[in-house]
Amino acid sequence: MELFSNQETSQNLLPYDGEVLYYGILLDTLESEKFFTDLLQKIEWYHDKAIVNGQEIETKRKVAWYGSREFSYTYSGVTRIATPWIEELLALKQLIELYTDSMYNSCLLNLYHNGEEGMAWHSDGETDLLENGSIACLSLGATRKFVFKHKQTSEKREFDLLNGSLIEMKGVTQKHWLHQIATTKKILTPRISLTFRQMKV
Ligand SMILES: O=C(O)CCC(=O)C(=O)O
Ligand SMILES: [Fe+2]
Repeated sequence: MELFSNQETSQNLLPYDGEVLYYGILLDTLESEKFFTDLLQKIEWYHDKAIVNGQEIETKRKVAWYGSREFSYTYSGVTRIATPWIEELLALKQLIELYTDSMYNSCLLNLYHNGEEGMAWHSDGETDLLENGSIACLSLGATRKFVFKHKQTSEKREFDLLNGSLIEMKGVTQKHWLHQIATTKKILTPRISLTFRQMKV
């Protein structure tokens, strides 16, 4: 692991109305693989629920919710209570805090089994999150496309989320931009994302 702050080399990937900073690759292939395998085994994964055309469905993607306190997180009418940190998540949290120079008290993890599982357009403006706070997203496994779309202009920006890389969304990004993980039939291997968040306390 590279234990120094990389902030000078991060760049804003958005043209206006927010900041999405790309920090590059923090973990080498071996480290990423080790974390991927450990997290796959140790995390308490479950299928998320979503409302599609008025019907409640279970997403194929799995999620998990961890935190420093028993934060509750309500999504589509289902409330989850954060599970206490495990060693691997604490190690990654510490590393990411060094890079982004922000502190996180919770993490929503996503497990996409293959390219056919994605995440629809949304922004993470939940009322329980610190306003204009930071969300830091570490990627493990298959490369997936992260797409941003401006809510007024519909302008798009697209980035590859590489194995072991870190991206941060902050400032007014969630107010002005939607984001999605695009689906594709071309990717047959899994990806885990760790989205470290700042809940209001
Ligand atoms: O999987 C990702 O990289 C991002 C997922 C996301 O947007 C979210 O968890 O809110
Ligand atoms: Fe998101």
